[in-house]
Amino acid sequence: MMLDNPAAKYRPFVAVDLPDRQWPSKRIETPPLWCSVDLRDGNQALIDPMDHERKQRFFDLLVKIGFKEIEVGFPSASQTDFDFVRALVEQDKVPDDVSIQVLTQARPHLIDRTFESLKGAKNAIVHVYNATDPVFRRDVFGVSKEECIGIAVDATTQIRQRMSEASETNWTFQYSPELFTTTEMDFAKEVVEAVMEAYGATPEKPMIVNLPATVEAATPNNYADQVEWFCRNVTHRDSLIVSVHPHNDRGTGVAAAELTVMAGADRVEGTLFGNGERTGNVDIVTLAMNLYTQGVHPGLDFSNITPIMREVEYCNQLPVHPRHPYVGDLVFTAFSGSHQDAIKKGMAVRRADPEAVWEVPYLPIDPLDVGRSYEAVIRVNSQSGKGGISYLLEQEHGIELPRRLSIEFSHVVQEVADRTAKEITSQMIYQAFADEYLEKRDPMALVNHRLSSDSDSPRVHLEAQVEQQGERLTIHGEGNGPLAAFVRALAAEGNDVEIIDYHEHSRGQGADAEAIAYVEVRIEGEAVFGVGIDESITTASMKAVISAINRYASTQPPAANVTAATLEEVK
Ligand SMILES: CC(=O)SCCNC(=O)CCNC(=O)[C@H](O)C(C)(C)COP(=O)(O)OP(=O)(O)OC[C@H]1O[C@@H](n2cnc3c(N)ncnc32)[C@H](O)[C@@H]1OP(=O)(O)O
Ligand SMILES: CC(C)C(=O)C(=O)O
Repeated sequence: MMLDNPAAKYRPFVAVDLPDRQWPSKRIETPPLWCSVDLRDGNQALIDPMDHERKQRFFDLLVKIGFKEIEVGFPSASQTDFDFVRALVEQDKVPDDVSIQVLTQARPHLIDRTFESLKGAKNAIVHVYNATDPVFRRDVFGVSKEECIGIAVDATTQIRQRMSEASETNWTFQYSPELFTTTEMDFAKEVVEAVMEAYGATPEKPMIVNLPATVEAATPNNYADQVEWFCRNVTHRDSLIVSVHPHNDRGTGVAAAELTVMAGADRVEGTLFGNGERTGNVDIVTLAMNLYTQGVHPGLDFSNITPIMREVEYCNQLPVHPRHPYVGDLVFTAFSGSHQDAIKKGMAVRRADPEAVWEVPYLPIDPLDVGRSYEAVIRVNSQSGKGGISYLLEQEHGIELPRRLSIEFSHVVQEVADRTAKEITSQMIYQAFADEYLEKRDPMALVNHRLSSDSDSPRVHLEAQVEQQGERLTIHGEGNGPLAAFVRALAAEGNDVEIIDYHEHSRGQGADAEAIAYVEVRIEGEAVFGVGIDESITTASMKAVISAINRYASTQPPAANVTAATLEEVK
């Protein structure tokens, strides 16, 4: 049967009734306990699960980042996982302040095998789960509520017994009512309380209750309501470490984790960059860095994030998206003009006060804090404007364009960007700049010049040699300064140039220092820019004037060069 509305086969999520919810006005002021489940939930979702070498590398990485609880596998499920846990224990690979966590179903032979894998461990968390959701009770397990509680309680009793038989290990017990968020809240509470009793949880010997959004089924405020409801209603809350385990089916795993921590969760299970079943587990990198941007250090070290990303990509054999928050190859890059303009201005303000609160527009975090540089912050394509182009010329080539010149030059770059429909690298921008302003030698080029002055006069005399249309000329002029004298000398040869604006700065330092001069001149009523670069500021300013003359000439019809033949053609 075809439904008129195919969406009618779904039904809305049934929210928990919590009109006096407190979590919306809470703030996260301390980081939660973090537990990485990369080597278990992440691993079970990979096309090719990690082999021993990849698991070991991932484990070492997690330790280095600062995780104190690491779910290392499902040792009763596969020999690889079993052997990995044994190697960690036997080869003493686990630091004393780190607990390894292992998952098992609530089945006696799997629990026994799990304990076998942990023999001799220093600190271990045994994590058992069974599904409590009504659809799973009905369709997957075929059990009543009582039988469902029975599975959890029997497993807990067995685990408690095994723990008491291996007192060399510092044990922690963890229980997950799988699919907590789609379980009736009263029933979830009932199961957890039965498990707490079977384990004998007390404030001195608390257990972890992990409340998973196994499949994310509703907006994250619902999950937060459920966690707050649970924390407020469960008996002996003080005997529990409440943990959440968000998945990302609706794309709101990060929000769910944050809201549930506001709602009272003490601990978060997730993975680096969010690998995991279906759309993934919650991404701990994003969570940690979100906290960081609020001024709360997450207690995990992501200060050099790119090698972490590369290592995780190697271990998971999955790429991290270039737009992944805080880490993707493109997240610190702006292509669009207005963003670039604001970043450029914000960076200039910051340079003047590097200790100030971070407020650079469009950059929620300082790239340096995660080991990235400012280099890729601005990249240029057809969406870019003058701000980005000037930023690259300034940062990478030491050229600080005056505002009006930067407007003019942006049209040159825009033309290249539109024509190629590709990114324009800073090298290409520099080349376009050099072609346009520095390398035109026709019709005029400066060969050399000499300045002199009379001791009793502020005026300078200039003698210069220039090449004009292939002919070498010696020109003379006098003025208040070298540039004025040069303009006079040019005028004497029929090149009328009026200086409208002038800027100069140096680039580089010491023996390599150079001067850059920018002029805006008027030639035959038209305003034209020119740029000159030289070791001497005087020579740079003359070259800038010649650059303007040559640029002006290049825009004129070649009237002077019309040959008799072409005139004949025109006739
Ligand atoms: C939400 C999560 O991510 S939970 C973790 C899921 N991870 C994994 O499953 C990865 C590792 N798992 C495995 O390798 C295997 O499932 C094993 C080795 C654990 C078990 O393998 P098998 O015994 O062949 O069982 P199978 O994989 O078919 O699992 C289904 C059986 O487990 C039972 N089962 C599933 N979960 C549980 C549980 N938490 N507690 C008790 N029984 C359970 C089911 O009722 C079913 O039993 P049935 O065959 O009698 O109907
Ligand atoms: C075992 C549990 C915690 C789990 O992975 C889930 O529910 O997603």
